[in-house]
Amino acid sequence: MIKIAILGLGTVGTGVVKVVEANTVPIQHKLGQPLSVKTALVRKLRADPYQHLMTENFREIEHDGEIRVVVETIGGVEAAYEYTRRCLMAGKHVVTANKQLVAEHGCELLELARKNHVNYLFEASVGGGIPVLHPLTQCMAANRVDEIYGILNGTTNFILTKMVKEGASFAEVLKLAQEKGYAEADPTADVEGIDAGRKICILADLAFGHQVDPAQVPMEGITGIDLKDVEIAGRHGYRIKLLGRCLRLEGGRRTAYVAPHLISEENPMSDVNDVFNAVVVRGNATGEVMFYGKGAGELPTASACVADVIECLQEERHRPEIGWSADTGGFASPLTLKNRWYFRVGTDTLSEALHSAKVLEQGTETAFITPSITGTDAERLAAYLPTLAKMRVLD
Ligand SMILES: NC(=O)C1=CN([C@@H]2O[C@H](COP(=O)(O)OP(=O)(O)OC[C@H]3O[C@@H](n4cnc5c(N)ncnc54)[C@H](OP(=O)(O)O)[C@@H]3O)[C@@H](O)[C@H]2O)C=CC1
Ligand SMILES: N[C@@H](CC=O)C(=O)O
Repeated sequence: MIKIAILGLGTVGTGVVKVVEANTVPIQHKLGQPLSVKTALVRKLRADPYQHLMTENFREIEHDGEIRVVVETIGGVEAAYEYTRRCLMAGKHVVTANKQLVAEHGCELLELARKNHVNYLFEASVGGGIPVLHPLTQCMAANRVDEIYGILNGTTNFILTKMVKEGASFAEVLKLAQEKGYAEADPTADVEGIDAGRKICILADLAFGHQVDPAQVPMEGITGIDLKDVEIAGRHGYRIKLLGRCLRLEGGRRTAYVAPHLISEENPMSDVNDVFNAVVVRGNATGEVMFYGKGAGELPTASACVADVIECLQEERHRPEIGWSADTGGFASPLTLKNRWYFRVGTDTLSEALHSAKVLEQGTETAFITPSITGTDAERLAAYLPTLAKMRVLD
């Protein structure tokens, strides 16, 4: 019998216990022996179906020689960071869904894992139940990855879908997302694009081999989206989605950002709805490869955690393809990127200078799409016009 422990018995932690219990047979088949959760660290003991697993004492797990893998599902940095370090130093593999910790300290924790001959794996930290980090680092290992973009936050995609398709209010759908266990403990991270930002950092770290610090990355969420723009976009064959995007630039530089985009209805990304996420990885040999599935929720996320547990136990070795340099140099502003831009401005006429723009609708306000221009030029234009809305078009 192989024993594991869980740190933090909330949505994902509980999901891990459920997946281990429900899938005993296939898991045993893969490991050659049964797997069970021995202990779960909680802040305070409580009445719960899994009360028999609970402890308030981290040292019980740290010093338990029987526990070979620890699943960290506390979230945030402080306690999660300290406990992860201590587990790795105690020679235990650590698996996590905690994108904040991986985005901010992943490089250092991977190095600590390497020194202690154990693994630090975090498939669940990006895209919930979608396998994307393993395919990126293993199945696409023969490529130079040039770009990754995707819908990386289940909560905001769920909110946008319900608001647009069912006319529901923002507050009401956010509450529903929280009840379903999709949202972060502080949902500001979801709605302001910070959670998607942490995920695009992890993808960029792995794809480009350099630390992309979340503090470097401009992040814009969904709170500034006006339903008027959703309607205009819809009438002209576009949908509005929150995307995270990172690109390899010339001269070894890289960039990343999170922002709402207009996406053509012909692009399958435009049809990714509810809690689903989709990630496109563009490799120089594969071209675009798309990964799709549930980006949040108890069981999908737990599935990715348990798969990492199985991998740690099967391999019992460090995975050298997962890691990146701590050097954050070479990050360029995404304002250098060229895109078409959607604008809605509070005027009924456009100056001659904008003759090449494609006017979508014109009344007391004008909605138009520019030719491909840099983000800097889009900002200049926005300052010059009475701008009510502006966002990139995904080309
Ligand atoms: N929910 C989802 O769909 C997904 C979540 N994730 C990530 O997984 C992680 C966990 O998320 P989720 O399960 O939703 O969050 P929850 O808030 O549901 O669970 C976190 C749990 O950790 C407990 N906890 C907090 N601090 C400590 C501590 N010091 N010691 C012991 N337990 C502690 C909390 O207890 P208390 O209630 O007492 O605060 C809570 O039960 C986060 O990093 C999140 O970003 C990743 C992918 C999807
Ligand atoms: N809050 C996150 C949870 C999964 O990462 C989301 O909604 O995507």
